[in-house]
Amino acid sequence: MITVENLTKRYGDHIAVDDVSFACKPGQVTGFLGPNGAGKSTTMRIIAGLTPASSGTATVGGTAFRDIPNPATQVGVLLDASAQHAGRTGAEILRLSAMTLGIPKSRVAEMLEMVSLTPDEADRRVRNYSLGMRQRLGIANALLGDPHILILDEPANGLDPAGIHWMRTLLRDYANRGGTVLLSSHLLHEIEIIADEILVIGHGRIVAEGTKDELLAGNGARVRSLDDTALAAALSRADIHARPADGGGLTADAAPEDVGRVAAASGIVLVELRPGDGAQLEEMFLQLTQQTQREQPVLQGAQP
Ligand SMILES: Nc1ncnc2c1ncn2[C@@H]1O[C@H](COP(=O)(O)OP(=O)(O)OP(=O)(O)O)[C@@H](O)[C@H]1O
Repeated sequence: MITVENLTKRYGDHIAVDDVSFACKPGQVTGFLGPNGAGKSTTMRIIAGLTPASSGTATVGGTAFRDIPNPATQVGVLLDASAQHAGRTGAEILRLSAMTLGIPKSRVAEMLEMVSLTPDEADRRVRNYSLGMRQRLGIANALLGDPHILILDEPANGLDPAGIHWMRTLLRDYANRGGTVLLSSHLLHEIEIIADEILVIGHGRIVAEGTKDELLAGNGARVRSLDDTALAAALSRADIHARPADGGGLTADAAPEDVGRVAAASGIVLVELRPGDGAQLEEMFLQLTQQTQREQPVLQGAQP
């Protein structure tokens, strides 16, 4: 469990994280979604004990990160995949981590296999890695101590669609075994593919949170019937705005249940009814964050 309560981080006059509270539960992948500069990395750095909070608390498994003995065996952290020593090979980096953690070296090969880095790739220097390979290595490093909590900042950055699918499977299995995952992204479709719970942050504040289904449910319905013209008219009489959807059918600004009721009352046969799709969630994400999506000056000289 990751618990964040009333967390605030100020850099001079600038508030990077503004009274943020949330909890990430075991068995769930929680996606932390927000535009650039929204405060995701700062929040994660505070959780991982790398940046002090101005006020509020963040605990991992009930304890502040800095107070966890041998934290890598409890919490796996990947904050910056590019920060790995460029002159070492992937395998060397993992062997060094294993030695530091007192973990058998056999675990290194297991982790390399888990993240699909071949022996040949593992023996290359990290400076020759693609960003996607660095992310895989970073995930292997985070998992090395067999932690039950994972904190990953933009882990899908640089992964191709097959890589994102691979990561989704890995994190899904991890969560299904009871693990807790917090991962960030500034791209909605990555979060949508991977996460069960979604936290949306903009200008340092949580602007929406809920399960993926809840956020979709609050976002209209996609409907197709045997007579969409009659359905659009019936919906309009019920004060529900509907418009033609890409690929046929209608997009209605109401919950699927309400759309279904109108159709039933009007005797219209539906052939498809479901929550609004990702394009609408994207609209919501843009709406929720547009007030906060503005250029913010970086304060020169400010230190964590
Ligand atoms: N050390 C620092 N000194 C001053 N300002 C900082 C510092 N670190 C972060 N900030 C500011 O805090 C705000 C939040 O930054 P943060 O890196 O947490 O955002 P983010 O959501 O992770 O963005 P991105 O998706 O671009 O990584 C930004 O305005 C950033 O400029």
